[in-house]
Amino acid sequence: MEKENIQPHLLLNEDVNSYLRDNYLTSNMISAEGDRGDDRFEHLLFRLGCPPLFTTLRFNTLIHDTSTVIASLRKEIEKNYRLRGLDMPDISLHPVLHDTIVIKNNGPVCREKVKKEVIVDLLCGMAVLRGADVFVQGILGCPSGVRAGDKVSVYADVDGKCLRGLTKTYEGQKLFVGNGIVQYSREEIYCNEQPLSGIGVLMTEPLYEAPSLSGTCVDMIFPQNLPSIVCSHILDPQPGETILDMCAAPGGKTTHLAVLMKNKGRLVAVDKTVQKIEKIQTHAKEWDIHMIETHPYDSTKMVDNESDSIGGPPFPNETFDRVLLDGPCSALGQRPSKRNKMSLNSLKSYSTYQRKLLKIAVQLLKPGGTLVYSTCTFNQEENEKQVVWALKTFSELSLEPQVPHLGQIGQVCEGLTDDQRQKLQFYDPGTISSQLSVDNDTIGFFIAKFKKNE
Ligand SMILES: C[S@@+](CC[C@H](N)C(=O)[O-])C[C@H]1O[C@@H](n2cnc3c(N)ncnc32)[C@H](O)[C@@H]1O
Repeated sequence: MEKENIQPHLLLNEDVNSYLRDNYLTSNMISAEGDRGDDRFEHLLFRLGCPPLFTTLRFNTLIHDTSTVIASLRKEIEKNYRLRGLDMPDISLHPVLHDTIVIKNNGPVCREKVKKEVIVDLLCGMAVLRGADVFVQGILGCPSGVRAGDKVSVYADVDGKCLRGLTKTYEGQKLFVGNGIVQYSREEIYCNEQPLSGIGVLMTEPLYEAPSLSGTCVDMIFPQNLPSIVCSHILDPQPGETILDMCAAPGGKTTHLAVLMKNKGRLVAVDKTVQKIEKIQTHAKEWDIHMIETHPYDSTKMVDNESDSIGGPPFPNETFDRVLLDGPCSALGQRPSKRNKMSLNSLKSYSTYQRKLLKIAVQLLKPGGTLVYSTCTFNQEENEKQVVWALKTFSELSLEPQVPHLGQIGQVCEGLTDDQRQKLQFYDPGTISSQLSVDNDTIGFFIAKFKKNE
């Protein structure tokens, strides 16, 4: 295989691959031979390696109306696409989500590679596939003699072995992500006394044409994957209620909850560290949201019946009307994703941790309250199997139907009835559809909505 032309499939450790493959075939009720199960799993890995063909942006409905947002966005995207010589994409309001703008992307576009190559780290390469330009700090390898204005082919370093400053052709596995124009000479990139910042390669011929929105209209829009937007709507927080977001950073869902609450009520956002909390605060400030009460705290230790419900954590039982648990997960649904080095032990460790958090969530919920549990993975241990466990462990919980329900129903799982599966929402990154749409070409995501019966 030509190294620079490797397929976009997600690469996993071998034992993780076979573990997930077996689970995926079981939950899709397909056998490796009869129903071409291996092809289905390969297709899933292929889709995970490619970016979704739609960009979704949530906007601040408290301050801006749809037409103003679309007009401002169109102007910015026009400017950006003209600079890069690309044709304007379709920009529209999502037909169901009144706070979501959809941009139709284009790709993969056939590009002729050039001789001069720039190597970027994998994270940067994945961002380029979703529309970003290359920031100068992300440049690892760059041939000698490169000057500002040169056209280069950009590759993501899949092996993670490229050293910063490499001049030779990189011999490790690399993935082509498009062509662009270098903004600085090699000397300026590596030898400047003051480290440079800003765009290092303007992606004029990206493999996937998508808007580069970093720093654009930050007071108005927030780029967010569609299932994450749906997730906050499912919690359906009401103005005046007391809401807990247990694992809130960087705060994409928290700010959405605040908007849905019309900035009225009590919204408590918790995450582990001060640095993480600062990210929520920055985003809230950009959107002029003042109601979010942030706390750096370990949510697994958040119940204490001796404390009062007015101050910060810990809180007594039955403090909150609604709780969102969008906690740590294996994140295997993220797209695009090219290399995941997670070990099998670490993959298996998530469900125990999630159960600890689920237990706290149930305790903190008032009778009659609503709990939404979500993950961005397709791993059943963290999804449907957690629902089966929760229903068995907490007799006071029952599943609630979800509105809107734009994804698929829950996967087949021992212990779940068909009726219960209908109430779950699963965004399957391996979906096979004759027509990819903004609702099915998404990251992998799972949502369960519970009610705590009185
Ligand atoms: C999937 S991310 C949350 C994303 C967030 N809900 C959003 O929409 O922007 C999971 C978060 O859980 C946090 N986390 C993990 N363990 C935690 C704990 N014990 N207490 C509080 N937060 C925790 C992580 O720091 C991470 O920020």
